[in-house]
Amino acid sequence: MHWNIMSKEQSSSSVSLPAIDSSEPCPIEVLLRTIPEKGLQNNESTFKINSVDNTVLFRTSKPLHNATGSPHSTFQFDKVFDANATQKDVQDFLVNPTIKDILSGYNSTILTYGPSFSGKSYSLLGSQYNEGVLPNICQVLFETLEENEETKGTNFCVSVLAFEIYMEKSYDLLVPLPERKPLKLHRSSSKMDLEIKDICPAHIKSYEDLRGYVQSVQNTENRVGRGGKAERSKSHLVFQLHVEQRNRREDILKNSSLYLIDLHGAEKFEKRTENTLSQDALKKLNQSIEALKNIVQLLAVKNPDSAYSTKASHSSTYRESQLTEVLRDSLGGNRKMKVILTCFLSNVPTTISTLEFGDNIRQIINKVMSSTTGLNMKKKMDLFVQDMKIKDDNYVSQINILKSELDSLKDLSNESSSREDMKTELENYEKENVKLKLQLDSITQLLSSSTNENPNNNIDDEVAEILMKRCEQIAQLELSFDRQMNANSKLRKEFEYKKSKEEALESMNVRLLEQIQLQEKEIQELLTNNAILKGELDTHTKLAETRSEKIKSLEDSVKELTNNKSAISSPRKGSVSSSSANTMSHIEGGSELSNSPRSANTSSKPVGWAVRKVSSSSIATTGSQESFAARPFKKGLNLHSIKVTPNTPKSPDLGS
Ligand SMILES: Nc1ncnc2c1ncn2[C@@H]1O[C@H](COP(=O)(O)OP(=O)(O)OP(=O)(O)O)[C@@H](O)[C@H]1O
Repeated sequence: MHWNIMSKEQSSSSVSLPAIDSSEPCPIEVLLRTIPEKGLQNNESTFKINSVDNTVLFRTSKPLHNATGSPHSTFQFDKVFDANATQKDVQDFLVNPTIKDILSGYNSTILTYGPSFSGKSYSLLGSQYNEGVLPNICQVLFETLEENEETKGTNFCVSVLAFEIYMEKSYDLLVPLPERKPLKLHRSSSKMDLEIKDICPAHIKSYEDLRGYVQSVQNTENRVGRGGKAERSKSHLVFQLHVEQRNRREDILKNSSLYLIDLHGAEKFEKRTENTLSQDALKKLNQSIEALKNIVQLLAVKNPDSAYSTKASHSSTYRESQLTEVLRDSLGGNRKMKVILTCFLSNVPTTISTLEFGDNIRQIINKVMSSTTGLNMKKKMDLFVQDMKIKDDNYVSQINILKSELDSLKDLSNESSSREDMKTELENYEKENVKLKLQLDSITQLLSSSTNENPNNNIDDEVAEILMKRCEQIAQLELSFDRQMNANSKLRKEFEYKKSKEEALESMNVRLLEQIQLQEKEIQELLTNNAILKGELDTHTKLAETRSEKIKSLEDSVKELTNNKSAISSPRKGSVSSSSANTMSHIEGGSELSNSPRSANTSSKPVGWAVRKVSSSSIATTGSQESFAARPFKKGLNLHSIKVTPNTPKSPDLGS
């Protein structure tokens, strides 16, 4: 299975909009957080944190020279938190703006950077009692999406994937540790989308689901590159949320994704501290942070446009490590990017290096674009059917799970029938036991009586032996009986529990089947509606065709009449063209008709109608002395009839 990191679904369900560059410049934002330290002394090299104007002042007797050689002592960031800052302070700065971006269809990234043990994971993932940015974002995002579904009718679809980059290999964190195999990362040159082969995205149905996945990435034991508490982490964690929002009322589809990336420590892995690792392993471990620093250095230019335009030329640098491949569109691409820098102020070299990285990355300006597109009718329908299919698949998989549970329960009940056999066997043993006990009692009585009768009488050795054996048998039988009884009661309990579970599962199965039937009905209704709509569309198309034919014939007759008109108007003044003379004589005839005895039969009608094709320019009434001047022709006018006014005197001209 392929998972397209950017927007796999976007391409299949959106209506492509005209290709206009609506991207906007968006500088990378940097937040600095310092870890609380006991007994931090002010000495000649001290950092002064100013949380009001968000600066860090580095005071030193010797001027500081950064990589470019210029003295640098004040660092400005978008937000600077001192060691007293709480998790909530950090979340207030990051969570809501990030959620707003996701809901508006922007892709975003939150990245941690700093030396080992400086609080990167604490800030992003949190600790047992102090929730970090990642779980907080997940919770607020889900709540907001659910609220928008209720109030605005925006349906949503969330999926999650999580992987770890360890020694230049990526591993899916959502599959069990023993089954994990390295993933293949691939970024096609034509598209910016990152494809990860064989990764397993989880489709989230509820916040509970999402919380389960968050907990699995918080669990350090679930990581290949994460050692014990005192050991520095050796892998980068990448958690991705993909959110699709569809609003059928507003015809809007938005696709956005959020990366939450927790890097391992930024300082170099060295043989001195990591003596169990080979040189090759150390090289691989250092590769990603070095590549990250290189690309940031290349893109960090003061000119806002040049970072983006030169991006293409840095392609090979992005390919230097899997981390920079993942971060390709976060560094100079279409992603809003926020960086959490963490440091210990007591460690001057690592703090300076972290501050310089923050200063560089803050100069990169990304070009971001919201992925909002429209939905047409067909796409809406497709999405609906797609939704239904997903639901259907879920139901089918649930049914399969239930079926397999049912099968295992059936097996168990078959097993229990063999236990029934054992039970009867036990009962037989019990009976035999009772018999033996009775025998024993009688023998003991016999013994005691014989002893009483003659104390000097020695018991026959054979009888004694038999008795001893019987006693042993009885003791063994009693022991095995007790054991079997215990096992039996345990099995009975287990059987009852399984039986009740089976009943619950069966009733759940029935409910699920009912739900599926309902969904199927809905799909059926939708399909019939669709067919009706199609039928209506065909009728309308036919009607339109007939109308256009009619228009064409009208236009033809209009053309004919225009020709007639030009034939009328071309003769010299006073003369009448043959067609107009015909017309007039015809009309005259009409008027005569109205005066004739036959017309007297119809004289109840005040007006006589002579039906014929004629243009308005050739209309003449018998009452007029002269023919009317030609009026301009109006397209679409119904001129199939001429009104003839009865009892009007004949025009002498027309008569001649
Ligand atoms: N601001 C803070 N307040 C209280 N404790 C903190 C703070 N930041 C970090 N810690 C604690 O410091 C320890 C190290 O922090 P954390 O594991 O987050 O470091 P890290 O930078 O992620 O290390 P690594 O690079 O090895 O992953 C943890 O026990 C954590 O709970």
